[in-house]
Amino acid sequence: MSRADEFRLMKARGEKLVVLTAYDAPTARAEVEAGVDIIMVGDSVGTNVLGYASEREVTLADMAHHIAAVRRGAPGAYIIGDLPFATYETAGEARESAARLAAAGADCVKFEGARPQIVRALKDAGHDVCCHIGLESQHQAGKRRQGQTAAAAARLLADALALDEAGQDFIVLELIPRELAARITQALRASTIGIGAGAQCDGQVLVVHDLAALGTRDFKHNRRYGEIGAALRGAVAAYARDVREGRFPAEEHGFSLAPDELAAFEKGLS
Ligand SMILES: Nc1nc(=O)c2c([nH]1)NC[C@@H]1CN(c3ccc(C(=O)N[C@@H](CCC(=O)O)C(=O)O)cc3)CN21
Ligand SMILES: CC(C)C(=O)C(=O)O
Ligand SMILES: [Mg+2]
Repeated sequence: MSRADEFRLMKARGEKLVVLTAYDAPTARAEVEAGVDIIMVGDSVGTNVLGYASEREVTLADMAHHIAAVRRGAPGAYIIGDLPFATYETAGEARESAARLAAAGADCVKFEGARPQIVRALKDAGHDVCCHIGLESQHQAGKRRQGQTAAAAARLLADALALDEAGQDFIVLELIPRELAARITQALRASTIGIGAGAQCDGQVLVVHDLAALGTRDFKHNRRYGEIGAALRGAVAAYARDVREGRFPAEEHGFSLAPDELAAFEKGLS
């Protein structure tokens, strides 16, 4: 049974999929140790780690670099990697881009938008595929709620069904009404992974910087489970104080020259 089959079985049993982003080896290791089912290396690495103004600046090289780091930190994890903006414009380009992410260590590739023909091309090339509809950061400048009218909701349901028909393994539902996400989850063979899409999805995903409060802002869809940003600032401030006041380093952080070597050394200098 493939890993994707195992996750499909979890959907059938009603077992939730716990998905979380990671961009580096130690974070990936901690997530595996804490029992995360799937690690997502999102193009959100751009705004959350690399200091870019937008997800659109993220390159395939960036993604490969961070996927490889996560793979080194979590050798056995199931990793979903984002295809960056404008790297899946044609079936051929999508296959080439996916091959790069798979070579870096991704088990599954994700892309944004209702493009069933891209799903087919990637499935034919042997990739597990995760789609992503609703709020698409790569394609929508304004970050706002999606599927808020009956017509928009019907459109997103139709998109999800077409992607399912094409063979997707997972689909991220971002910032859509809970009733629509529930309906899509019921209708699909693929597992739905929600973010700001209610509790009825097959799984949930968050950005690790958000749940640990290491980022710069709060989101309505997030819950803060830790205060890592505050802890980091506190630790750095204490270090700075200790260095300035001569309290760090202490004896135990260094070592001495042996007495005879010290004597010879000082004699040699005189
Ligand atoms: N740190 C981080 N967290 C994320 O959840 C995330 C990223 N980055 N980058 C990629 C996408 C973009 N996402 C976003 C970005 C902005 C909002 C946002 O502005 N939300 C509003 C509420 C919008 C509404 O309800 O209409 C908010 O106030 O939180 C939501 C999801 C989710 N993803
Ligand atoms: C928010 C998730 C789904 C994502 O696409 C990312 O982290 O880039
Ligand atoms: Mg993304």
